[in-house]
Amino acid sequence: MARQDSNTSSGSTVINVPLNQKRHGVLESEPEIPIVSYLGPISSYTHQVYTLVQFTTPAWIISLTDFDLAQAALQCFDSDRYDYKPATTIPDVFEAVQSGEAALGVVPFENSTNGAVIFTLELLADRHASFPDITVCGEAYLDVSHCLLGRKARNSNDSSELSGTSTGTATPTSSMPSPGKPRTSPVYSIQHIKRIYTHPQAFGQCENFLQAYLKGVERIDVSSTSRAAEMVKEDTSRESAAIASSLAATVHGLDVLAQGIEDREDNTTRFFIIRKGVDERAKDTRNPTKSLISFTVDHRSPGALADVLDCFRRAKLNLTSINSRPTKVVPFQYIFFVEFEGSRLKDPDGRVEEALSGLEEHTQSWRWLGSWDDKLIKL
Ligand SMILES: O=C(O)C(=O)C[C@]1(C(=O)O)C=C[C@@H](O)C=C1
Repeated sequence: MARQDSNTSSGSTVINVPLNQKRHGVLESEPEIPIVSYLGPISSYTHQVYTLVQFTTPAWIISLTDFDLAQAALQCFDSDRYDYKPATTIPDVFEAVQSGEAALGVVPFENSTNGAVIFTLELLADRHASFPDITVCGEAYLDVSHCLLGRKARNSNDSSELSGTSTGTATPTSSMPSPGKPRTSPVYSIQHIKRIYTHPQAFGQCENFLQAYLKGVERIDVSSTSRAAEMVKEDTSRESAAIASSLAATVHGLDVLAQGIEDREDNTTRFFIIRKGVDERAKDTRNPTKSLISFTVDHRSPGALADVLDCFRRAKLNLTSINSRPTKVVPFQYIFFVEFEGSRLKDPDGRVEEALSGLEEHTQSWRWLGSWDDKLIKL
């Protein structure tokens, strides 16, 4: 018999959004402002999600490839409705929400080019029950266009300085026999760049450019793209570069050495909005919905995973993503994540409940991680 984690029983636990942040120097009677925690510092992609979304816009499909729009993102900061607080890491966002310090958190979940954000999956796996009350209550899709930010080489003014730079053709190697073609070339010479900082997800989204123009250059993982820009700003040697947004270039006063360096033009990151407990208002939604569960199965039992998936097939619920992370209890055994169309909070024909009740029989343990409005525009 499966064990269902405490916060998920019947899905009806309601914990009100904590409103624990007072406006500066105001009277006790004035309304308190909820905090939104995001992966900072300012100008990370996560920051750009909430500045444009503001948790009120109906269509959370937004594009920040346009420089002016990115600029506008900072200005449309709805400081009357929310206080925004940058966190250093994705675990810090989860901790802020679980502790009640923040009412909402914004975390990256997956990227269309580079796949799942394992840092977020690790936290959703919640092996030590550190985040028992966290649920996903929303999603947002953001077009992500990366730049190479740094300082121009001394005496470098324009692309005429590019002589001697690589031609943009990556050399085939045994590990990469047919390297992809970069979509863009540098605007300025980048021969002086000796190290590149960024978030590991961003490295994975720019492989073709890096292979073609910065092969063999040291890569240093940092907690966010905006932190990378901050570090490059602090380095006076001019030898460091960051992969980050054009907004980060403006915020940190860096040169855009190359832009649009992502492998695919349709590079998109999906973010989750997380909260503590359940948002009662989700029961009134009229929109298409999605839900996420995690579970473990008996790995010695043939077909155990297929049996779980069959619960969704029988209930005629379409699956939208499947991920896994190691259990870290027994090597090569996994915690699975299944995302499907439908809401546990608004389930008029009982299909979600039907599928979830099947989990009792076919899993060792499972947890409902939330239901929210589906924001993907289906083509
Ligand atoms: O580093 C940032 O700016 C983030 O917001 C994180 C993050 C991610 O983890 O996916 C978000 C969007 C991009 O895909 C690259 C990095």
